Amino acid sequence: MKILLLGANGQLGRSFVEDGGLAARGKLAVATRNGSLWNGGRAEVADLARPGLDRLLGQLAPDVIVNTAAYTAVDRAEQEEALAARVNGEAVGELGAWAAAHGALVVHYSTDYVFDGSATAPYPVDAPTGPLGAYGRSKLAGEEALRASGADHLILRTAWVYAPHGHNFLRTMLRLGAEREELRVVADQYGAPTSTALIVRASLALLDRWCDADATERRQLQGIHHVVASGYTSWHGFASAIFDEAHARCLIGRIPKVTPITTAEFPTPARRPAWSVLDNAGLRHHGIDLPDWSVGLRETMDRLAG
Ligand SMILES: NC(=O)C1=CN([C@@H]2O[C@H](COP(=O)(O)OP(=O)(O)OC[C@H]3O[C@@H](n4cnc5c(N)ncnc54)[C@H](OP(=O)(O)O)[C@@H]3O)[C@@H](O)[C@H]2O)C=CC1
Ligand SMILES: Cc1cn([C@H]2C[C@H](O)[C@@H](COP(=O)(O)OP(=O)(O)O[C@H]3O[C@@H](C)C(=O)[C@@H](O)[C@H]3O)O2)c(=O)[nH]c1=O
Repeated sequence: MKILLLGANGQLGRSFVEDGGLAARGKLAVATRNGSLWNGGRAEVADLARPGLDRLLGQLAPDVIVNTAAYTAVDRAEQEEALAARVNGEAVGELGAWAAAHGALVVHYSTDYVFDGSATAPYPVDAPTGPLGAYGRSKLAGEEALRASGADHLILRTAWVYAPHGHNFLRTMLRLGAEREELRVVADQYGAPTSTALIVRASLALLDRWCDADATERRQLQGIHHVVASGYTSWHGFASAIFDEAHARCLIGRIPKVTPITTAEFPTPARRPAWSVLDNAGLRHHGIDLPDWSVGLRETMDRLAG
């Protein structure tokens, strides 16, 4: 099996490379926007903002495309919606078109921000979408383009993603906590912080199910899955837990004051959903049980401490 991983320098892409599970399952090619890897290694060049993806796909002829590349700057997307739409929407349609023509599977990631956040119970996979901002609209366009392409696909919606590396809320909190006595963090947006380690494990398990499945089973697997940790908290709850866990491992000398505030007290260019909790129960039917969000946080803190 030939596998192409797109976006290998991102949080999730890097976790896939470090995990080694894709390379263990086939001949792995990794691609980044500029052809270099965070560790100094070389990669294929795949810039999703530009045309020409077909040429690379034709050269590599992957059986599986794992697309972790995305425009993820939620606030900046409000000013750069065309670019976000190109990378997260149109380019995903192009991947799908190539995959449909060549019998390849596309494993693609999407987000809780496709929902408007007005629900009060976890969103099932078929709940009506209604993105509040440009990033969410662009990710929804990617989901729709991939589904319309006719390619075999797994769309894995996740949320509040963090890792020991990369750009994420956990690392932002640790940086700001070292600089300030007090942090003010919104306590009225709820979601499930999800580690890249969890997403990698669940993705590989789904890929294994796909490879072992017959045509009927593949029809049941195909579509949208919610790959998020179980349980939920607010950004304030997540920040408080980050500092507690970091302090318990002596990663920080003191715990800053973490003051709960409302969304209105922390104005941002993009509106974010108040309720971002995704129902992940469907994955249990495929033998995949996702642990509470606090488990992933402790694992990640252990890695940072190690
Ligand atoms: N981060 C989160 O909280 C969440 C993420 N998701 C989704 O999960 C997936 C993985 O996200 P995550 O790893 O966190 O994202 P990151 O922002 O960490 O990584 C995204 C990667 O995509 C690359 N990229 C951006 N633009 C292009 C482009 N034009 N061509 C090629 N590559 C590009 C970036 O490249 P470069 O390194 O050069 O900038 C970066 O390496 C995405 O689909 C995202 O939408 C879903 C829910 C939550
Ligand atoms: C830095 C900071 C943020 N916040 C708030 C702002 C916002 O409501 C919330 C999270 O802020 P961030 O900008 O870090 O996170 P954000 O970029 O909104 O994170 C999102 O990224 C995209 C890619 C996704 O797909 C989503 O699932 C989600 O993870 O925390 C505070 O309240 N205080 C602070 O000091």
